[in-house]
Amino acid sequence: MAAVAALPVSLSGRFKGSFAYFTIKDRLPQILTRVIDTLHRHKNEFFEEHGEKGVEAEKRAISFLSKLRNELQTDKPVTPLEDELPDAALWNQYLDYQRNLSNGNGEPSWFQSPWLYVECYMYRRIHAALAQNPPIDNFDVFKEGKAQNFFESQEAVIALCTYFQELLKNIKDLDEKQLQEELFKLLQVSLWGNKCDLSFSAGEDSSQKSSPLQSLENMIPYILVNDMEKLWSLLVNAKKRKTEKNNVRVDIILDNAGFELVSDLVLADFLLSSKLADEVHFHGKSIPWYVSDTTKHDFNWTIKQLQSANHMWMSRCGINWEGNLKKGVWVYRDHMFWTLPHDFSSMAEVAPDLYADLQKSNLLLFKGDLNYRKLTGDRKWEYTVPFHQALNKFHPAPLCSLRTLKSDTQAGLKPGQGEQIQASEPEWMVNGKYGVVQFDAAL
Ligand SMILES: O=P(O)(O)OC[C@@]1(O)O[C@H](CO)[C@@H](O)[C@@H]1O
Ligand SMILES: [Mn+2]
Repeated sequence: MAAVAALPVSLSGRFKGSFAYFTIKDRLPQILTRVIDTLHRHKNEFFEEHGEKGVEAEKRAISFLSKLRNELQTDKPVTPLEDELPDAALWNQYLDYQRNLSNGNGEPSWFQSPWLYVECYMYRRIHAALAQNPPIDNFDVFKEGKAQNFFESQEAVIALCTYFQELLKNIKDLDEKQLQEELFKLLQVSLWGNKCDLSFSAGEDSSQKSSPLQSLENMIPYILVNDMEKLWSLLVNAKKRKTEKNNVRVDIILDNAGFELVSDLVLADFLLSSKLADEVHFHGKSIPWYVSDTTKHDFNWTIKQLQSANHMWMSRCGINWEGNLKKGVWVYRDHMFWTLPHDFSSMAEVAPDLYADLQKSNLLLFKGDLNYRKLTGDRKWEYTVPFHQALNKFHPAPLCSLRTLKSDTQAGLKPGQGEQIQASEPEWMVNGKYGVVQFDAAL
């Protein structure tokens, strides 16, 4: 058997003082407390809608969540899921897998196990708290926050939609160089749009306030790996090689709702309008996830909001996007795999249908920090390990991560690059100021 290079250790709360440690110790309990508050605040609404049954369900959900918070804060063993949701068996198998990994060093627990695992597990348990308790089983505890983030980004959304509609007016007359410039701009807006997530700020305001197009130039030095040129060549070559039968398909694995989602939709519209792509497939979450991640409801809600906005260019965007969905040139999909604890290196085995679907794409754009963590296994990589290697055999199609750094893992940097930034800015990996547009071609 060929020797397999050992993988570096997983980020984990067992490393005291690490970002994972502080997240588990402070941020996750804070998020749980907010969830409990949200349920409390909706008590009257539950009563009005469902009567006593609604209030009882709310109480059960709250007690389930308080118990969860206590388990977390006292580093209790991770317990098997007891619900009968379709993914429960896979979660419980994964717990067994973690038990085998810990090799007799105690049961998997909140602070001892890999951070990625326990953090995903928390969101899955939050989901269970609601899903198991009809009649409030469809209540998304993060919905309000996502909507608020969208409304607070209103000005930025207007600025972006206006810019984009102006661009569309003469997109046919743009030469290759100009098209490339516009693509690069919209890629950067989508990249920096990833600053606006709500789990990072434990639900505090993190909307886009300033014009998203204004300071792109100044932010170029903060893009630590910038493979935009590679994306351009890939798309231009695909366009040139195109025949009637083989459409160019780009997939966007979405991250946060709010401004980030709008920036992704604008990018997707640009890809079609410039004829760099013929179809865009969006992948969202099938359950509420990491506070601000996009579900099908958020996706449709956002497009509806734009459509009915009292602003000509905003509503023009919304109308066009609904049209794209109706025509089938935009497709929204979700898959259970995106909300499992597995990193993407096990997708081919755990979700072969999803892997096979992604293989049909010309380019996969993975948005955000969590997707980066799952792409690279959430491990302590040496900064200079090639991205291709960190992907650990996940190569369904050419792919690119658009991610602002909000967790302490990063691969594919130049020798000395990480150390140099570290010297002047110790928080560089977790403060969301830096980003990557990091590409890997499939093998
Ligand atoms: O994927 P996103 O939305 O960019 O970020 C998710 C995130 O906020 O969640 C984790 C903190 O709990 C961090 O790793 C990361 O910053
Ligand atoms: Mn997110």
